[in-house]
Amino acid sequence: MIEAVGLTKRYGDKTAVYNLSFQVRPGAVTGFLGPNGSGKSTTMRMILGLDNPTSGSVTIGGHPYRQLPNAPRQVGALLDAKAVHGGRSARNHLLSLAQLAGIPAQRVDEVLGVVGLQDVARRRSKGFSLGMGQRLGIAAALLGDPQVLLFDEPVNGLDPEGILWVRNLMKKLAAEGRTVFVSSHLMSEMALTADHLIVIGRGQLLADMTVPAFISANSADFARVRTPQDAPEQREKLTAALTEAGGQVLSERDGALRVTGLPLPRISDLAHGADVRLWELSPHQASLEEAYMRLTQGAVDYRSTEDQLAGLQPPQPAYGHTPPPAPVVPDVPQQGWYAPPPPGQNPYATDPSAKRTDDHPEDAR
Ligand SMILES: Nc1ncnc2c1ncn2[C@@H]1O[C@H](COP(=O)(O)OP(=O)(O)OP(=O)(O)O)[C@@H](O)[C@H]1O
Repeated sequence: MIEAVGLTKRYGDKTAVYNLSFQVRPGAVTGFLGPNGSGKSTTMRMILGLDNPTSGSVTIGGHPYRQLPNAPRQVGALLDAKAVHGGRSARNHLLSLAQLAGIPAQRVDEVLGVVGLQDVARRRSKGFSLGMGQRLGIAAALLGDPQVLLFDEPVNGLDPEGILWVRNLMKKLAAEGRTVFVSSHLMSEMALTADHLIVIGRGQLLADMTVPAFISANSADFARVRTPQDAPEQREKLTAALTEAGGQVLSERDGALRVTGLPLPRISDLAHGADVRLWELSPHQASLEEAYMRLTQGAVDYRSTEDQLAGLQPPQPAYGHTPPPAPVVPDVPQQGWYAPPPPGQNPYATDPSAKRTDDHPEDAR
Protein backbone atom coordinates (compact mmCIF):
# COMPACT_ATOMS: atom_id res chain seq x y z
CA MET A 1 0.00 0.00 0.00
CA ILE A 2 1.08 3.55 -0.73
CA GLU A 3 0.18 6.08 1.95
CA ALA A 4 0.59 9.84 1.78
CA VAL A 5 0.00 11.96 4.86
CA GLY A 6 -0.09 15.73 4.63
CA LEU A 7 2.25 15.59 1.64
CA THR A 8 3.38 19.06 0.57
CA LYS A 9 5.97 20.18 -1.98
CA ARG A 10 7.03 23.73 -2.67
CA TYR A 11 9.45 24.90 -5.34
CA GLY A 12 10.32 28.41 -4.20
CA ASP A 13 7.05 30.38 -4.27
CA LYS A 14 5.27 27.62 -6.19
CA THR A 15 3.27 25.09 -4.16
CA ALA A 16 3.10 22.04 -6.42
CA VAL A 17 1.44 19.71 -3.89
CA TYR A 18 -0.39 20.78 -0.76
CA ASN A 19 -1.43 18.71 2.26
CA LEU A 20 -2.21 15.62 0.23
CA SER A 21 -3.38 12.55 2.17
CA PHE A 22 -4.50 9.35 0.47
CA GLN A 23 -3.97 5.60 0.37
CA VAL A 24 -3.45 3.46 -2.70
CA ARG A 25 -4.52 -0.07 -1.88
CA PRO A 26 -3.48 -3.43 -3.31
CA GLY A 27 -5.75 -5.48 -5.53
CA ALA A 28 -7.12 -2.55 -7.52
CA VAL A 29 -6.09 -0.19 -10.29
CA THR A 30 -6.12 3.30 -8.83
CA GLY A 31 -6.29 6.11 -11.37
CA PHE A 32 -4.49 9.35 -10.55
CA LEU A 33 -6.19 12.23 -12.33
CA GLY A 34 -5.76 15.97 -12.44
CA PRO A 35 -5.38 18.82 -14.92
CA ASN A 36 -1.97 19.75 -16.36
CA GLY A 37 0.30 21.06 -13.65
CA SER A 38 -1.87 19.79 -10.80
CA GLY A 39 1.01 17.93 -9.17
CA LYS A 40 0.65 14.31 -10.29
CA SER A 41 4.25 13.82 -11.45
CA THR A 42 5.56 15.67 -8.40
CA THR A 43 3.56 13.34 -6.15
CA MET A 44 4.85 10.28 -8.00
CA ARG A 45 8.40 11.54 -7.74
CA MET A 46 8.00 11.97 -3.98
CA ILE A 47 6.54 8.45 -3.68
CA LEU A 48 9.68 7.16 -5.43
CA GLY A 49 12.08 9.19 -3.31
CA LEU A 50 13.20 11.29 -6.30
CA ASP A 51 11.99 14.49 -4.62
CA ASN A 52 11.82 15.27 -0.92
CA PRO A 53 8.54 16.55 0.52
CA THR A 54 8.65 20.04 2.00
CA SER A 55 6.43 18.60 4.73
CA GLY A 56 4.34 15.52 5.29
CA SER A 57 5.36 12.03 4.27
CA VAL A 58 4.70 9.24 1.84
CA THR A 59 5.44 5.58 2.44
CA ILE A 60 5.24 2.28 0.59
CA GLY A 61 4.38 -0.64 2.81
CA GLY A 62 5.05 1.61 5.80
CA HIS A 63 8.54 2.75 4.72
CA PRO A 64 9.79 5.75 2.76
CA TYR A 65 11.02 4.52 -0.65
CA ARG A 66 14.67 5.20 0.17
CA GLN A 67 14.47 3.02 3.27
CA LEU A 68 12.97 0.04 1.46
CA PRO A 69 15.33 -2.93 1.36
CA ASN A 70 15.98 -3.77 -2.31
CA ALA A 71 13.43 -1.23 -3.53
CA PRO A 72 13.54 -2.26 -7.24
CA ARG A 73 12.16 -5.66 -6.30
CA GLN A 74 9.33 -4.09 -4.35
CA VAL A 75 8.41 -1.09 -6.46
CA GLY A 76 8.43 -0.64 -10.24
CA ALA A 77 7.76 2.61 -12.02
CA LEU A 78 7.37 4.17 -15.42
CA LEU A 79 7.84 7.91 -15.06
CA ASP A 80 9.53 9.06 -18.22
CA ALA A 81 9.81 6.53 -21.04
CA LYS A 82 12.42 8.71 -22.78
CA ALA A 83 14.84 8.39 -19.86
CA VAL A 84 16.82 5.66 -21.65
CA HIS A 85 20.38 5.66 -23.00
CA GLY A 86 19.51 5.68 -26.72
CA GLY A 87 22.80 4.07 -27.74
CA ARG A 88 22.01 0.90 -25.82
CA SER A 89 19.85 -1.92 -27.06
CA ALA A 90 16.58 -2.56 -25.24
CA ARG A 91 18.04 -5.77 -23.82
CA ASN A 92 21.26 -4.11 -22.62
CA HIS A 93 19.27 -1.29 -21.03
CA LEU A 94 17.21 -3.80 -19.07
CA LEU A 95 20.29 -5.92 -18.30
CA SER A 96 22.06 -2.96 -16.71
CA LEU A 97 19.00 -2.21 -14.56
CA ALA A 98 18.75 -5.89 -13.62
CA GLN A 99 22.42 -6.07 -12.63
CA LEU A 100 22.09 -3.03 -10.37
CA ALA A 101 19.13 -4.64 -8.60
CA GLY A 102 20.57 -8.16 -8.45
CA ILE A 103 17.92 -9.51 -10.80
CA PRO A 104 18.90 -12.53 -12.97
CA ALA A 105 19.38 -11.97 -16.73
CA GLN A 106 16.71 -14.54 -17.47
CA ARG A 107 14.10 -12.12 -16.10
CA VAL A 108 15.14 -9.57 -18.76
CA ASP A 109 14.12 -11.96 -21.51
CA GLU A 110 10.89 -12.73 -19.68
CA VAL A 111 9.81 -9.08 -19.48
CA LEU A 112 10.86 -8.44 -23.08
CA GLY A 113 8.42 -11.20 -23.99
CA VAL A 114 5.69 -9.76 -21.76
CA VAL A 115 5.85 -6.36 -23.45
CA GLY A 116 6.28 -7.80 -26.96
CA LEU A 117 9.76 -6.39 -27.67
CA GLN A 118 11.64 -9.69 -28.00
CA ASP A 119 12.12 -9.28 -31.77
CA VAL A 120 13.72 -5.84 -31.43
CA ALA A 121 15.54 -6.54 -28.15
CA ARG A 122 18.97 -6.14 -29.72
CA ARG A 123 18.16 -2.93 -31.58
CA ARG A 124 19.32 0.38 -30.21
CA SER A 125 16.43 2.10 -28.44
CA LYS A 126 17.34 5.39 -30.18
CA GLY A 127 15.31 4.22 -33.19
CA PHE A 128 12.31 3.16 -31.16
CA SER A 129 8.88 4.67 -31.80
CA LEU A 130 7.04 6.39 -28.95
CA GLY A 131 5.00 3.26 -28.38
CA MET A 132 8.05 0.98 -28.36
CA GLY A 133 9.67 3.32 -25.85
CA GLN A 134 6.60 3.07 -23.62
CA ARG A 135 6.76 -0.72 -23.81
CA LEU A 136 10.44 -0.64 -22.86
CA GLY A 137 9.60 1.61 -19.88
CA ILE A 138 6.88 -0.79 -18.80
CA ALA A 139 9.33 -3.70 -19.12
CA ALA A 140 11.72 -1.86 -16.81
CA ALA A 141 8.91 -1.34 -14.28
CA LEU A 142 8.07 -5.05 -14.33
CA LEU A 143 11.69 -6.21 -14.07
CA GLY A 144 11.77 -6.80 -10.31
CA ASP A 145 8.33 -8.48 -10.31
CA PRO A 146 7.28 -5.82 -7.77
CA GLN A 147 4.15 -5.70 -5.63
CA VAL A 148 3.75 -1.95 -6.14
CA LEU A 149 3.66 -0.35 -9.60
CA LEU A 150 3.45 3.29 -10.61
CA PHE A 151 2.79 4.34 -14.19
CA ASP A 152 2.80 7.99 -15.28
CA GLU A 153 0.82 8.24 -18.55
CA PRO A 154 1.59 4.64 -19.65
CA VAL A 155 -0.55 4.74 -22.81
CA ASN A 156 1.11 7.88 -24.15
CA GLY A 157 1.84 7.28 -27.82
CA LEU A 158 0.44 3.78 -27.95
CA ASP A 159 -1.81 2.63 -30.79
CA PRO A 160 -5.26 1.12 -30.02
CA GLU A 161 -3.80 -2.38 -29.76
CA GLY A 162 -1.14 -1.08 -27.36
CA ILE A 163 -3.73 0.78 -25.28
CA LEU A 164 -5.81 -2.38 -24.96
CA TRP A 165 -2.71 -4.30 -23.99
CA VAL A 166 -1.80 -1.80 -21.25
CA ARG A 167 -5.39 -1.85 -19.96
CA ASN A 168 -5.37 -5.63 -19.67
CA LEU A 169 -1.89 -5.62 -18.14
CA MET A 170 -2.92 -3.15 -15.41
CA LYS A 171 -6.02 -5.19 -14.60
CA LYS A 172 -4.02 -8.42 -14.51
CA LEU A 173 -1.40 -6.92 -12.20
CA ALA A 174 -4.12 -5.69 -9.84
CA ALA A 175 -5.93 -9.04 -9.99
CA GLU A 176 -2.69 -10.63 -8.80
CA GLY A 177 -3.04 -8.52 -5.65
CA ARG A 178 -0.54 -5.81 -6.59
CA THR A 179 -0.89 -2.11 -5.95
CA VAL A 180 -1.28 -0.32 -9.29
CA PHE A 181 -1.21 3.49 -9.38
CA VAL A 182 -1.60 5.02 -12.82
CA SER A 183 -1.93 8.59 -14.03
CA SER A 184 -3.64 9.46 -17.29
CA HIS A 185 -5.44 12.26 -19.08
CA LEU A 186 -7.47 9.80 -21.14
CA MET A 187 -10.78 9.67 -19.28
CA SER A 188 -12.39 7.08 -21.54
CA GLU A 189 -9.42 4.80 -20.91
CA MET A 190 -9.44 5.42 -17.16
CA ALA A 191 -13.15 4.61 -17.06
CA LEU A 192 -12.31 1.19 -18.52
CA THR A 193 -9.16 0.54 -16.49
CA ALA A 194 -9.47 2.02 -13.01
CA ASP A 195 -11.44 0.74 -10.04
CA HIS A 196 -10.66 3.65 -7.80
CA LEU A 197 -9.74 7.28 -8.42
CA ILE A 198 -7.64 9.88 -6.70
CA VAL A 199 -8.23 13.27 -8.28
CA ILE A 200 -6.16 16.35 -7.52
CA GLY A 201 -6.40 19.97 -8.62
CA ARG A 202 -3.77 22.63 -7.97
CA GLY A 203 -1.93 20.15 -5.77
CA GLN A 204 -4.86 19.43 -3.49
CA LEU A 205 -7.10 16.40 -3.11
CA LEU A 206 -10.44 16.80 -4.89
CA ALA A 207 -11.76 13.23 -4.74
CA ASP A 208 -10.81 9.78 -3.45
CA MET A 209 -13.48 7.22 -4.33
CA THR A 210 -14.56 4.43 -6.65
CA VAL A 211 -15.22 5.24 -10.30
CA PRO A 212 -19.04 4.79 -10.05
CA ALA A 213 -19.16 6.88 -6.87
CA PHE A 214 -17.10 9.59 -8.54
CA ILE A 215 -19.41 9.79 -11.55
CA SER A 216 -22.49 9.78 -9.35
CA ALA A 217 -21.15 12.47 -7.02
CA ASN A 218 -20.03 14.82 -9.77
CA SER A 219 -22.74 14.63 -12.35
CA ALA A 220 -26.46 14.54 -12.71
CA ASP A 221 -28.27 12.27 -15.07
CA PHE A 222 -30.87 13.86 -17.34
CA ALA A 223 -33.52 12.88 -19.83
CA ARG A 224 -33.28 13.58 -23.55
CA VAL A 225 -36.69 14.31 -25.01
CA ARG A 226 -37.52 14.85 -28.67
CA THR A 227 -40.83 15.86 -30.20
CA PRO A 228 -41.69 15.68 -33.92
CA GLN A 229 -39.47 18.05 -35.90
CA ASP A 230 -42.33 19.26 -38.11
CA ALA A 231 -44.45 20.37 -35.13
CA PRO A 232 -42.58 23.04 -33.13
CA GLU A 233 -45.71 23.91 -31.17
CA GLN A 234 -45.53 20.44 -29.59
CA ARG A 235 -42.07 21.20 -28.32
CA GLU A 236 -43.27 24.47 -26.84
CA LYS A 237 -46.26 22.87 -25.18
CA LEU A 238 -44.03 20.24 -23.67
CA THR A 239 -41.45 22.78 -22.48
CA ALA A 240 -44.22 24.74 -20.76
CA ALA A 241 -45.70 21.62 -19.14
CA LEU A 242 -42.32 20.36 -17.94
CA THR A 243 -41.29 23.74 -16.58
CA GLU A 244 -44.61 24.17 -14.80
CA ALA A 245 -44.10 20.76 -13.18
CA GLY A 246 -40.75 21.90 -11.78
CA GLY A 247 -38.41 20.50 -14.45
CA GLN A 248 -35.46 22.36 -15.91
CA VAL A 249 -35.41 22.36 -19.69
CA LEU A 250 -32.53 23.21 -21.97
CA SER A 251 -32.26 22.81 -25.70
CA GLU A 252 -29.57 20.64 -27.26
CA ARG A 253 -27.84 21.36 -30.56
CA ASP A 254 -30.00 18.89 -32.48
CA GLY A 255 -33.24 20.36 -31.14
CA ALA A 256 -33.82 17.73 -28.46
CA LEU A 257 -34.71 18.90 -24.95
CA ARG A 258 -32.45 18.14 -22.01
CA VAL A 259 -34.65 17.77 -18.95
CA THR A 260 -33.47 17.61 -15.35
CA GLY A 261 -35.57 17.58 -12.23
CA LEU A 262 -38.23 15.13 -13.44
CA PRO A 263 -38.11 11.33 -13.64
CA LEU A 264 -38.74 9.70 -17.03
CA PRO A 265 -42.24 8.33 -16.24
CA ARG A 266 -43.34 11.79 -15.08
CA ILE A 267 -42.06 13.34 -18.32
CA SER A 268 -44.01 10.74 -20.27
CA ASP A 269 -47.19 11.43 -18.26
CA LEU A 270 -46.80 15.19 -18.69
CA ALA A 271 -46.34 14.78 -22.44
CA HIS A 272 -49.42 12.58 -22.58
CA GLY A 273 -51.41 15.12 -20.51
CA ALA A 274 -50.35 17.95 -22.85
CA ASP A 275 -51.24 15.83 -25.89
CA VAL A 276 -47.65 15.93 -27.13
CA ARG A 277 -46.19 13.06 -29.14
CA LEU A 278 -42.66 11.99 -28.26
CA TRP A 279 -40.10 10.75 -30.74
CA GLU A 280 -37.52 10.13 -28.07
CA LEU A 281 -37.44 9.82 -24.29
CA SER A 282 -34.13 8.44 -23.14
CA PRO A 283 -32.05 8.51 -19.97
CA HIS A 284 -28.56 9.95 -20.20
CA GLN A 285 -25.88 8.72 -17.82
CA ALA A 286 -22.87 10.90 -17.35
CA SER A 287 -19.46 9.66 -18.43
CA LEU A 288 -16.29 9.82 -16.35
CA GLU A 289 -15.13 12.65 -18.61
CA GLU A 290 -18.21 14.74 -17.84
CA ALA A 291 -17.89 14.11 -14.11
CA TYR A 292 -14.17 14.92 -14.21
CA MET A 293 -14.76 18.16 -16.13
CA ARG A 294 -17.46 19.14 -13.68
CA LEU A 295 -15.20 18.56 -10.67
CA THR A 296 -12.03 20.12 -12.03
CA GLN A 297 -13.40 23.10 -13.94
CA GLY A 298 -12.40 25.43 -11.12
CA ALA A 299 -8.93 23.92 -10.81
CA VAL A 300 -7.67 24.18 -14.37
CA ASP A 301 -4.59 26.33 -14.95
CA TYR A 302 -4.61 26.16 -18.74
CA ARG A 303 -7.89 26.31 -20.60
CA SER A 304 -9.03 26.78 -24.19
CA THR A 305 -11.29 29.72 -25.01
CA GLU A 306 -14.07 27.67 -26.61
CA ASP A 307 -17.49 28.38 -25.14
CA GLN A 308 -18.58 25.15 -23.48
CA LEU A 309 -22.14 26.44 -23.31
CA ALA A 310 -22.38 26.84 -27.06
CA GLY A 311 -24.18 23.55 -27.60
CA LEU A 312 -26.75 24.01 -24.88
CA GLN A 313 -29.28 26.83 -25.19
CA PRO A 314 -32.63 27.74 -23.69
CA PRO A 315 -35.35 26.63 -26.17
CA GLN A 316 -36.31 29.33 -28.67
CA PRO A 317 -40.02 29.92 -29.35
CA ALA A 318 -41.14 29.02 -32.87
CA TYR A 319 -42.11 31.95 -35.09
CA GLY A 320 -45.78 32.92 -34.71
CA HIS A 321 -46.36 31.05 -31.48
CA THR A 322 -46.85 32.34 -27.96
CA PRO A 323 -43.52 32.03 -26.17
CA PRO A 324 -43.57 29.40 -23.44
CA PRO A 325 -42.54 30.32 -19.91
CA ALA A 326 -38.81 31.07 -19.70
CA PRO A 327 -36.91 27.84 -19.14
CA VAL A 328 -35.15 27.54 -15.85
CA VAL A 329 -31.41 27.22 -16.23
CA PRO A 330 -29.97 25.06 -13.46
CA ASP A 331 -28.47 27.11 -10.66
CA VAL A 332 -24.92 25.84 -10.51
CA PRO A 333 -21.69 27.45 -9.31
CA GLN A 334 -20.25 27.59 -12.82
CA GLN A 335 -22.47 26.81 -15.71
CA GLY A 336 -21.17 24.92 -18.66
CA TRP A 337 -21.80 21.95 -20.84
CA TYR A 338 -20.63 19.74 -18.05
CA ALA A 339 -22.42 21.55 -15.26
CA PRO A 340 -25.70 19.88 -14.32
CA PRO A 341 -27.47 20.75 -11.05
CA PRO A 342 -25.24 20.37 -8.00
CA PRO A 343 -24.94 16.85 -6.58
CA GLY A 344 -27.76 16.11 -4.18
CA GLN A 345 -30.29 18.18 -6.10
CA ASN A 346 -30.80 15.64 -8.82
CA PRO A 347 -33.83 13.40 -8.38
CA TYR A 348 -32.27 10.72 -10.62
CA ALA A 349 -29.08 10.43 -8.62
CA THR A 350 -30.54 8.04 -6.11
CA ASP A 351 -28.42 4.96 -6.74
CA PRO A 352 -27.78 3.78 -3.17
CA SER A 353 -24.88 1.58 -4.30
CA ALA A 354 -22.96 4.64 -5.44
CA LYS A 355 -21.66 5.66 -2.05
CA ARG A 356 -19.67 8.85 -1.80
CA THR A 357 -16.96 7.50 0.40
CA ASP A 358 -13.35 6.68 0.35
CA ASP A 359 -14.44 3.07 -0.02
CA HIS A 360 -11.97 0.66 -1.52
CA PRO A 361 -12.66 -2.66 -3.18
CA GLU A 362 -11.12 -4.62 -0.37
CA ASP A 363 -13.45 -2.97 2.15
CA ALA A 364 -16.22 -4.93 0.54
CA ARG A 365 -14.45 -8.24 0.93
N1 LIG B 1 11.45 21.16 -10.47
C1 LIG B 1 10.46 22.07 -10.47
N2 LIG B 1 10.72 23.37 -10.22
C2 LIG B 1 9.75 24.30 -10.19
N3 LIG B 1 8.45 24.02 -10.40
C3 LIG B 1 8.12 22.75 -10.65
C4 LIG B 1 9.10 21.71 -10.70
N4 LIG B 1 8.46 20.54 -10.96
C5 LIG B 1 7.14 20.83 -11.08
N5 LIG B 1 6.95 22.16 -10.89
C6 LIG B 1 5.65 22.85 -10.93
O1 LIG B 1 4.77 22.17 -10.06
C7 LIG B 1 3.47 22.10 -10.62
C8 LIG B 1 3.03 20.65 -10.71
O2 LIG B 1 3.77 20.03 -11.74
P1 LIG B 1 3.60 18.49 -12.10
O3 LIG B 1 4.56 18.20 -13.22
O4 LIG B 1 3.73 17.67 -10.89
O5 LIG B 1 2.10 18.44 -12.63
P2 LIG B 1 1.36 17.27 -13.42
O6 LIG B 1 0.03 17.12 -12.78
O7 LIG B 1 2.21 16.06 -13.50
O8 LIG B 1 1.18 17.92 -14.86
P3 LIG B 1 1.01 17.22 -16.31
O9 LIG B 1 -0.32 16.56 -16.30
O10 LIG B 1 1.06 18.38 -17.25
O11 LIG B 1 2.16 16.26 -16.48
C9 LIG B 1 3.53 22.80 -11.96
O12 LIG B 1 3.09 24.14 -11.80
C10 LIG B 1 5.01 22.77 -12.30
O13 LIG B 1 5.36 23.86 -13.10
